[in-house]
This record gives sequence, structure tokens and C-alpha cells, in this order.
Amino acid sequence: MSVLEDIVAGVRADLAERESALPFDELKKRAAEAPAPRDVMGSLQESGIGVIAEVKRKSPSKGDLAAIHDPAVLAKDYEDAGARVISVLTEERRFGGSLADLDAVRAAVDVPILRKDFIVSPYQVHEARLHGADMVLLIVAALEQNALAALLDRVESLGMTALVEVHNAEECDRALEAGASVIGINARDLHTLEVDRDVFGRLAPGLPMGTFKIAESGVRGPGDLMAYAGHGADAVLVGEGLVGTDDPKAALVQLVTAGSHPACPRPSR
Ligand SMILES: O=P(O)(O)OC[C@@H](O)[C@@H](O)c1c[nH]c2ccccc12
Repeated sequence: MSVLEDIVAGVRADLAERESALPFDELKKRAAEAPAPRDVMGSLQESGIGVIAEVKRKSPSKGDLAAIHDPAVLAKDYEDAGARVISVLTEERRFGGSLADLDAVRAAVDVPILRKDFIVSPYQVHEARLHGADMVLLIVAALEQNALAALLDRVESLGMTALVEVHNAEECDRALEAGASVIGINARDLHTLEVDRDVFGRLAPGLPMGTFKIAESGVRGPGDLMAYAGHGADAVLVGEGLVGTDDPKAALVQLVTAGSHPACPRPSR
């Protein structure tokens, strides 16, 4: 079993438990009453290269990254530092996240939030909405084509924005075929966990004009942001490069400053 398959198996087991506690129909009803989703693209396109800052306690590749006793405090720091979207890992077993983290972040900030998880069922999409998510990650490598297309429609039909994640050219084709317009190119291979920062530069030029391109993973500081921007990134998603520092807020200010600096390459849209 690859790491990805192992994670998805755990996610499915946890999901089955939640589904028996709260049936899908009831969940849908409750989610429909949640406050309307925020304008994710408006926030991401404000100016320069937007930074999506991630609340992440641990990862399968690095183990423990940060204790994060109060995700609300971290999220508020991110918002104050200029994050355009805040990503919240909700996967429990390997990333130490939870839906309670999503709730805490939602209550603490006004910027849009992303539910970062291994989404394999419509149940999780409505769940994301119920807990205040505005954007939902869909990982192409974890989904059959039909499921990917159906989940993308589901996310959009609830007024949220889908971030469709790819790692190779075949996955790019699948993302586009499913109708994705916001694509995250992950430098990390979810089967081997290896990071290759050149993946973005190889894949991004092949995406159609008008695709919003997000560079995910491996951003250690302003230099990596500038490099991704040079290859056409519209935004970057950063986890470890923030939570793994002594001062995530200061680290984010540096990235945000670089992303809006006149010398930083601009997206050509
Ligand atoms: O911590 P990093 O290297 O900055 O990476 C952040 C983010 O890209 C990473 O957490 C991520 C990208 N895609 C995912 C899918 C599932 C879980 C996690 C991820």
C-alpha cells in the first residue's frame, strides 16, 4: 500500500463512523443553513502572488511539525500577516487535524478557509460546508475520474471553490477534463512523499490560459515563492515553511511582502 492509499483507508474508516453518528440527509440539511461561502477567487486575486497559509501539526513525511495548541491564534496571526486564504488540515491520523480545528479557525478569521483533507465522498463536501469551509481540496491521485468530476460539481453547487491537486501531466489532463479551473500543483508526490520543486515549472506551462495556478509544498522562504512566481504561479500554499519556524507570523509577512513586491513576477492573466 502506498502512503496515499493507507491514508485514504483511514479516512474512509473515520468517515464511516461519522456517517453513522450523523446521517447524510441530516448533515445536508444542517449544511444548507450555514452562512454563505466567501469569495475565494476575489481574495486570491487581490494583488500580486497570494499566499495560502496552512494550519498543520504534523505530516507523514516529517512527523511532528508544531504543537499548535490553539489553531485560532495561529489563524489570526496568518490573517493579520496577509494570508489570502487559510488552509486547515482536517485529517486526523497522519496530520493531527480535525473538524474542530476548522470550526476554531472559522470563528477566528474573516478570510476564506480551505478544508484540506482526503475527500472521497460527497459527505465530506457537505461536512466542509457545515464547518464553514469556502474552498475544498480534491486530490486527483486519490480519486477515480467519475468521482473527481462528481465531487467537483458538488463543491461548486454548494457555492464553494474546488482546489484540484495534481502532480503529473496525466493528472493535469484529468483535472481539466473534470472541469477544474483552479489547479494546485503539488511538489510532493503523495505516493513517495518526495518533494521536487521543479514539478511546477514543468507542468504549469501546459495548463490553459485562464487556469488559476497554485504552487503547493516546498516553500521555505521568499526565494521559493519568487521562483514559483517566475514559472507562472498565481498563488502559493505554504505549511511547514510557516509552522516549522519560531515565528510563523513573521515568516508569513516575509512571504506576503515578497509576493507583492514590484520585482516579483506577475501572473499573466
Ligand atoms: O508543508 P509544505 O511543504 O509547505 O506543504 C503544504 C501543503 O502543500 C501540503 O500540506 C499538502 C499539499 N497537498 C496535500 C494533500 C494532503 C495533505 C497535505 C498536502
